[in-house]
Amino acid sequence: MVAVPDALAAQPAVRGGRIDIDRVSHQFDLADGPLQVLDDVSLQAEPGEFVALLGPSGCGKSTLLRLVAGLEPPTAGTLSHDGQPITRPDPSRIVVFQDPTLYPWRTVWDNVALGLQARGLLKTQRHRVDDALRLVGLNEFAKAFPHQLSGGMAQRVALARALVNDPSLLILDEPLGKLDSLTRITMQTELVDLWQRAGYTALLVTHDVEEALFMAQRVVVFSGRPAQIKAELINDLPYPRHRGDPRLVELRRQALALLGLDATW
Ligand SMILES: Nc1ncnc2c1ncn2[C@@H]1O[C@H](COP(=O)(O)OP(=O)(O)OP(=O)(O)O)[C@@H](O)[C@H]1O
Repeated sequence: MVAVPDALAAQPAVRGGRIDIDRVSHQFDLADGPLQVLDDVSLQAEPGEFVALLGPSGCGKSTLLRLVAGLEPPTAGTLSHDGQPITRPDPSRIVVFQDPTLYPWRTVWDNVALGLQARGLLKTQRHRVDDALRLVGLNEFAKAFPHQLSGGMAQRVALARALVNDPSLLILDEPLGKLDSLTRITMQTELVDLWQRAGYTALLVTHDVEEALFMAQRVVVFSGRPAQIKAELINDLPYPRHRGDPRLVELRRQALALLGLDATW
């Protein structure tokens, strides 16, 4: 588990944003006609909640995250963040993707500092970069360059680069997808720990059923494209969770059944 600076650990438990997705549909206009991707999706995330989205490959999960991030507008329906319509990207809503996309010519510290620098806050708030690096356990690598990091470390830098903005919504699009299974398991625990301490609302897309159930309080299962919500699984198991917990095993069976798979293997 990563060490958390006292100042961050002392922050109030919940300061996450509320997300409202109301009757959202989306289509892409391709050369050979429209491609309907989302169909009448309504979903809320409460302040500080951890929600995971599961669904068949290509159903539209990442598209939904892009709409929540404000990277593009929906074809129909509305999205809001703390009651304000989402119309553009905002530093209060940060996306962490599968690929950390660090600038290779910048040190770890300089990569994490990017968001503050872009907003003209770096001169007065340099300590936030140090705090974010401590939060992900990489303060000793501040002067390293991306090529000197392992995949897991690079993804921790991407997380620090997100957390330095103090987001009220963290959007996680398969953030652990490229990591080896041992690093992935470690980072699942670390991500839950970070979320609990920082208090942001988390929206996670993952292909990994166990990961969704281990981390999230609610797992939303989508149909194939165009994605509609099939069901929501509530996971009120307390943290820290134990991977062998029979209740997790039962939730996994339910999730797999909703995805059209059985759990006999
Ligand atoms: N910018 C775009 N232009 C056209 N089509 C797109 C665009 N972005 C996504 N699509 C298409 O929309 C569909 C949904 O893509 P999306 O990435 O949202 O699915 P996903 O559920 O996240 O998939 P996966 O689980 O495989 O990552 C796919 O058929 C994809 O090809």
